[in-house]
Amino acid sequence: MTKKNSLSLKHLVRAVELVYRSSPKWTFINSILTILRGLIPLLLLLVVKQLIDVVDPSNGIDSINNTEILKSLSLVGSFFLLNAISGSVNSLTRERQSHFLKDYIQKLIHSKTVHLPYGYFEDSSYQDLFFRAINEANFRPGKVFYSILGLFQNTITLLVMLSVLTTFNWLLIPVLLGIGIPIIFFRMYYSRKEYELKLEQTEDERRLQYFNRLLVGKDFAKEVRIFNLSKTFSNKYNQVRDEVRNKQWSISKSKTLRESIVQILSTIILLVVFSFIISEAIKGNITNGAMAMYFLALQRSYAVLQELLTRMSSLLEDNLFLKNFFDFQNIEIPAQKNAKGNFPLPLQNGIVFKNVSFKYPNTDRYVFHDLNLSIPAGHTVALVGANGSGKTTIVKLLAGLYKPTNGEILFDKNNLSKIHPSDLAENISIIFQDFMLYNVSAKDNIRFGNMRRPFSMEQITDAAKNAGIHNIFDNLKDGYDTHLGTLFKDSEMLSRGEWQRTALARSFYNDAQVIILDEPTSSLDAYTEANLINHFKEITKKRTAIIVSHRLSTIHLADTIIVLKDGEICENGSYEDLISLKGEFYNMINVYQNPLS
Ligand SMILES: Nc1ncnc2c1ncn2[C@@H]1O[C@H](COP(=O)(O)OP(=O)(O)OP(=O)(O)O)[C@@H](O)[C@H]1O
Repeated sequence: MTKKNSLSLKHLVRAVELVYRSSPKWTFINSILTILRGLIPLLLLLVVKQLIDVVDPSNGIDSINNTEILKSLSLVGSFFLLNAISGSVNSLTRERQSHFLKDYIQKLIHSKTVHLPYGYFEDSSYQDLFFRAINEANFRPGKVFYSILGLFQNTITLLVMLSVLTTFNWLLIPVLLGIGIPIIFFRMYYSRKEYELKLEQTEDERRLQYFNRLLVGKDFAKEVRIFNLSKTFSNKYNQVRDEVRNKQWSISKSKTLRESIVQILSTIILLVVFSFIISEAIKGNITNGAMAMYFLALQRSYAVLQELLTRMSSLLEDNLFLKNFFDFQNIEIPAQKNAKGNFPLPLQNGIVFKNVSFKYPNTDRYVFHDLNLSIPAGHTVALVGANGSGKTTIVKLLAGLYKPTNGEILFDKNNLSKIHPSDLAENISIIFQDFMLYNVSAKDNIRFGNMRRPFSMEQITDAAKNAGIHNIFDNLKDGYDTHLGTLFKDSEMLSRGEWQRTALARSFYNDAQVIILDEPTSSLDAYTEANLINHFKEITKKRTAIIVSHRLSTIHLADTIIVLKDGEICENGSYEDLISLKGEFYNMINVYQNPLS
C-alpha cells in the first residue's frame, strides 16, 4: 500500500470512538449481535450436513430413522429462523444506533460551526471543506463502525468455513486467498480514484447546489420570474451536472469492466475446485452430506471473502472521507483560547483604532493601511463615504468578526482581541445592512437581541416603540406572539421597512454601551425615518454610537462625522466644520441635495 492509499488507523479509531460515545449501550448490543450472526452460518452448515447424512439412501434404506430426520429438520428450521430473526433484530438495533449517531454528529457540527470565526463563512476554500464534512459526516462514522463489525463477522465466518474446508484439503486456503488479493488491490485503486474525483468536484457540487437553490429557493423566485432566468439557470445547472456525471460515469464504467474480468477468472477457479469435490464424492472418498457441506462451505467462503474485501475497500474510502470530517473538527477556534478579558464597564475614554491595517483573508488588497481613528465614549459618530470605502469593514472589525491584519482596536485600554466574544456581544449592539429576518414570533425577533436579559414584555415593547414597530405588532392577530415571515403557517409577512424596524428593535433591546447602526434607515419611508430620528437621539444620548449612513437626516445626528475615502480618513469634524471646509463631505452633500447638477 502506498502512503496515500494506506488506511489511517487514527481516523478509523476516532470514528469508532465517535460511534461509541454517541451511545455506549447500542454499540455494545450491536457488537454482540454481530458476533452471534457471524457464528450462525457454521451452525447451519453442520445441521444441513447432518440432515443430508440421515436421509442418504446410500447408507441403506433400513438405516433411515424418521425421528432422526425430524430432529435434524427441526434443527435446520430453528437455525434458519434464528438467522432470519437475528437479521431483523440487528437491522432494528442498527437503525436505533444510527439515530443516536446522527444526533451526536449533528451536535458536534453545530457546536463547532457556531464558534468558528466569521471569516470562514466568507472563504470559499472553507466552504469546500464544510460541504464535504457535512455531506459525509452524517453517515460515514456509522458506516465505518458497521464495516468494522461486519469485518469481524466476516472474519469469524470465513475462519470457520476455512477450518471446515481444511478437513477436505488445506490447499483450498491458498486458492481462496489467491482469488482475494488481486481484488483488494483493484478496489483500493478505484477507491482512491473516486475519492480524488470527489475532492476535485467539490466546488462543482456546491455550484450545482447553488444553481438548484436559484431555481427552487424563495429568495430568488422573484427575480427568476421577472428576468425570465429559469432557462439560463437550468442550462447552467445541466452543464455543470453533465460534467460532474460524465467523469463519475467514466470511472464507474472502467471499474465495472475490470471487476467483471476478475470475477470471471475467480468463478473459473471455483468451478475447478467444485469438480474436484464431486470427483472425490464419486470415488466414495467423501459422503454425499460431506460433499454438500463442502459445496456450501466453499460457496459461503467465496461470498464472505467478497464481502470482506468490499468492506476493506469501503473502509479505505471511508477513511479518506473521514479525514475531511476530522479536518473540519480540528479547526482551531482561537478566540476562545485567548479572549478571556472583559469589556470596560463603563466605557470611559472610548474606542481607538491604532495603526490598523486590514485585508480580507485570501485577498491581497488592503482595505485599510495604518488607519487611526478615535471615537470618544458617549459620542455619536457618523461614518460616511462612497461605496466600498470601508465603512462596513470597520463595523465588522468592531464586532470582532474579523481581526486586524496589523495594529489594534482598543476599548479604553482593553484590546478587542482579548475581550471574550460573549462579553463583547453584550456590550455592543449592532444592526447590519443585511439584517436577518427570523421566522419566529414578533416577540422573539426582538428578544434575540439579548437572550441573557431576563424576559420582560415591557422592555420588549419599549424597544418596539423606539423602533416604531409597536403599533404594527400590537395589531397582528396574535399580537407579539404572531409568527413572522412566510415559512410557517399562520405567520404574517412584514414589508422590508417593517423588517428593518424589527431589526432595529432587536438592537435597541440589547441595552448595550455601544450601539452601531449600519444603514439603519435605508428601507424606511420619510415619515418613519423622521419619527425614528427622535428616538435615535434618545437612545444614543447615554451611549457611544456609530452610525453608517448615506442619509443626510441620519448623519445630522452625529457629534462627529468621519469621511472615508479608499480606506483612509479624508475628513473628520462636526457637520458645520465639514461644510465650511468645502471638501469631500461638502461635495457629497451637494450631490445628495442636487443629484442632477
Ligand atoms: N468578504 C469580503 N472579502 C473580500 N473583500 C471584501 C469583503 N467584503 C468587502 N470587501 C471589500 O472591502 C472593501 C470595503 O468594503 P465595505 O463593505 O467595507 O464598503 P462600504 O464602505 O461599507 O460600502 P457600501 O457603502 O457599499 O456599503 C470593498 O472594496 C470590498 O470589495
